[in-house]
Amino acid sequence: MESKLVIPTEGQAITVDQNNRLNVPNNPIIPYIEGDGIGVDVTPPMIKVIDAAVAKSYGGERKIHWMEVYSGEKATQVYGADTWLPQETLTAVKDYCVAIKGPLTTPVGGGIRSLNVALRQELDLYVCLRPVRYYNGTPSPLKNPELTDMVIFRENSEDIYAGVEYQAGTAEADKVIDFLKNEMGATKIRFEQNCGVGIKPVSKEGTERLVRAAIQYTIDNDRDSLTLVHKGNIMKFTEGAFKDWGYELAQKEFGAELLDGGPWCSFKNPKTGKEIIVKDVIADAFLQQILLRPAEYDVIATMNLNGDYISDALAAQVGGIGIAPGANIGDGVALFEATHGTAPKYAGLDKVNPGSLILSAEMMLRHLGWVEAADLVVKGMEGAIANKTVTYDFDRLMDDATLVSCSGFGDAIIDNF
Ligand SMILES: NC(=O)C1=CN([C@@H]2O[C@H](COP(=O)(O)OP(=O)(O)OC[C@H]3O[C@@H](n4cnc5c(N)ncnc54)[C@H](OP(=O)(O)O)[C@@H]3O)[C@@H](O)[C@H]2O)C=CC1
Ligand SMILES: O=C(O)CCC(=O)C(=O)O
Ligand SMILES: [Mg+2]
Repeated sequence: MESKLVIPTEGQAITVDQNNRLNVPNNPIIPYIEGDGIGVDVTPPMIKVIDAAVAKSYGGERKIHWMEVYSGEKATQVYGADTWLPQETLTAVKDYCVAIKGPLTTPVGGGIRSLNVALRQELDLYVCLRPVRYYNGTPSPLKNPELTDMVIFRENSEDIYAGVEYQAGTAEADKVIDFLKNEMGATKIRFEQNCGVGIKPVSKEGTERLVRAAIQYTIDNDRDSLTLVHKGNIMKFTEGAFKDWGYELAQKEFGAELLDGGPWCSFKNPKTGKEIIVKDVIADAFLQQILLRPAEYDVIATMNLNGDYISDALAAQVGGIGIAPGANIGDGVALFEATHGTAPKYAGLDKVNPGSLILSAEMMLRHLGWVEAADLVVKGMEGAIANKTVTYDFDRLMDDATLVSCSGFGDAIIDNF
């Protein structure tokens, strides 16, 4: 198939060395997917804010060369019906090592459950990293929202997201149920005649690479604790195993020692000497404790579905998914993305909060090592919120705010650099 990509002539590709360390030129080419629904609203202000932050920080010495790549509805327009995720998009993200995307709708039919999940799985982006912090002045349902300061490491490649699922009433579902009953001795499947079945693979290798990345982050960023969040009391061999493998890895690879006979353990941060606690909590208890005692949690490692629920819940505590950033990270490849979806009712209205994608791009700048530009984006965001110049989602919860559009909020961030 003929390529639909226009490669910027003045830019250069980011590369990685054999240890997956980035080599970032001053003029990197960064592929971006605009996204469906409100993607058309949030992506242009993201690019404008990031370009302005880079220009102001480096005075023309550094510049991002953006390259549009396609997925979702726009891909079907560019490549033809039914092409939701072209191979050259996957290849570009892999080849250029760092990319960013807007939200994508799950296509109806077409055999793909979720384009977002497909991108993560095809590129083996096994860490979904979602930091959650409070910006002063943001409306929140909590009395002390500033106590919520957590970083979620969500396993991004397995769990029920593997898509091994059979529809009720089909020959496949009946066959799996037959197998479970007759060969595996399962006796507790109720109403087996019309019963869908899903499989939840959770592996030692998948758990270890996620927990390893989370502990390394805890060390590198001088954080206090790592909490494994799971429902292992019920799903003993999947979520329970995640917890056990996580603790084992902390001991085996980071020298953690049991506290009071375990299972909690701790080790000294090799960079700062500070003690890092490794602990666990059952997911339902965690969801009430993040409201009641958020200060007790810091870096979180959890499985795919728990991580999805937890990231929206925590985002709500500090202002909502309108400003909740994220990144999908693998070995040598990173795809930054907003936490929210396509919010179709707001598409094209220049209304929603672009903060989530802008802060995802801020994470991207930090990933490139362009910390001065990243710091400027944070400063601009803090200033815009402190001045109460906000989009509808904050405006409806604030007194005396100045309501601005999606693009207007991007401009307000730049005004506050
Ligand atoms: N990573 C991705 O690309 C994701 C894609 N999706 C997909 O998006 C589609 C819609 O999903 P849905 O469940 O409605 O979730 P959405 O996140 O799209 O929207 C839910 C609600 O969240 C609020 N919201 C979302 N984005 C913003 C924003 N930028 N600024 C302010 N408020 C915002 C709005 O709340 P209010 O109505 O109160 O104003 C909106 O109605 C589905 O196809 C889903 O699969 C979903 C999640 C992630
Ligand atoms: O792909 C989807 O539709 C959902 C993804 C999602 O909810 C998330 O990434 O948090
Ligand atoms: Mg989600």
